[in-house]
Amino acid sequence: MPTQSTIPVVVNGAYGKMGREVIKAIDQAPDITLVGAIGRNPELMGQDIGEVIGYKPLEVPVMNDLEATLVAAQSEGLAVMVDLSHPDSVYESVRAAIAYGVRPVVGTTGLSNAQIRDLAEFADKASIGCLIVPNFSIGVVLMQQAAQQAAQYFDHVEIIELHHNQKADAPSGTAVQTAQMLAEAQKTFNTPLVKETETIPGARGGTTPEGINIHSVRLPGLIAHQEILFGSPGQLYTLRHDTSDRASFMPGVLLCIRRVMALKSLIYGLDKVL
Ligand SMILES: NC(=O)C1=CN([C@@H]2O[C@H](COP(=O)(O)OP(=O)(O)OC[C@H]3O[C@@H](n4cnc5c(N)ncnc54)[C@H](OP(=O)(O)O)[C@@H]3O)[C@@H](O)[C@H]2O)C=CC1
Ligand SMILES: O=C(O)C1=N[C@H](C(=O)O)C[C@H](O)C1
Repeated sequence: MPTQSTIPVVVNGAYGKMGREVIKAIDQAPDITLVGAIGRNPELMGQDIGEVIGYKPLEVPVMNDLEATLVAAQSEGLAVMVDLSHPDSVYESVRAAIAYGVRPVVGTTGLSNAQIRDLAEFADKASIGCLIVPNFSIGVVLMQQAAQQAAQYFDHVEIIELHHNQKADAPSGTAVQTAQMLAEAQKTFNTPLVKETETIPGARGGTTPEGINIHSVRLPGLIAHQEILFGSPGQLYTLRHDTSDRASFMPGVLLCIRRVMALKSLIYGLDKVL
């Protein structure tokens, strides 16, 4: 049982690659207590999540009933749901959390802009804090800030994101967010010099509404990587971030759990709560 002074947290996607790291990080945080772990595998239901992830007994069973778990979490005090699940389910899970008064910290990517707008409206009406964070690592925030500075001086930019080949969505949430941040420069990027023909469709990547090309690479051996390439006559300026271990995301996840407690609306991006 958590004490009054700790933040009760439910993890949705508990034994995924990210979920399992978050559970260990929560266990090591003195002010945060794991109270619920959601997964879908029927064979794991009722088993101790700590043992399922090969860590140590945590006396929190794996459940597949999100709503019942949210209700139980709220009975422990003002609670948080960390979502690290799947693009197909994240919108419904976050809506459910807000409806039950549980504050979502959403790491799952793949939400559309319309879905994010809808969740912002819903959180606002309910006066419930919600954080949507496409990337929890500080290095990515710094790279994006450097890119925003470069965007003032360069008119040509393309993004290459590279991930492991178990990733469900493309382009990555980080790449989408980076393009949105570049668009804040309010200029036209990548005006073509010639009429381009793609002999293989998609060869130039996907293009955002702001005209920024995003290229997605999926290979075993990768974790999460991004390059932002700025070009102008006679020079190339490249920003690159590499994730070599999911440990890089954990300080950001814990920070967001603490920050979301004080919010009454939806905020998008780690940079807004640092
Ligand atoms: N914001 C950030 O910094 C980061 C974000 N991510 C994002 O987090 C998400 C999870 O990534 P990762 O841990 O690598 O993925 P995994 O596939 O390893 O884990 C996802 C988990 O979610 C569960 N899940 C899958 N589909 C559904 C569904 N339809 N409904 C409910 N639960 C489901 C799975 O449970 P089961 O096994 O029971 O099916 C699985 O355990 C992705 O969207 C990824 O892009 C990843 C890294 C960093
Ligand atoms: O799926 C992943 O692994 C990651 N997903 C996030 C994204 O889509 O940007 C964050 C990070 O790149 C790892």
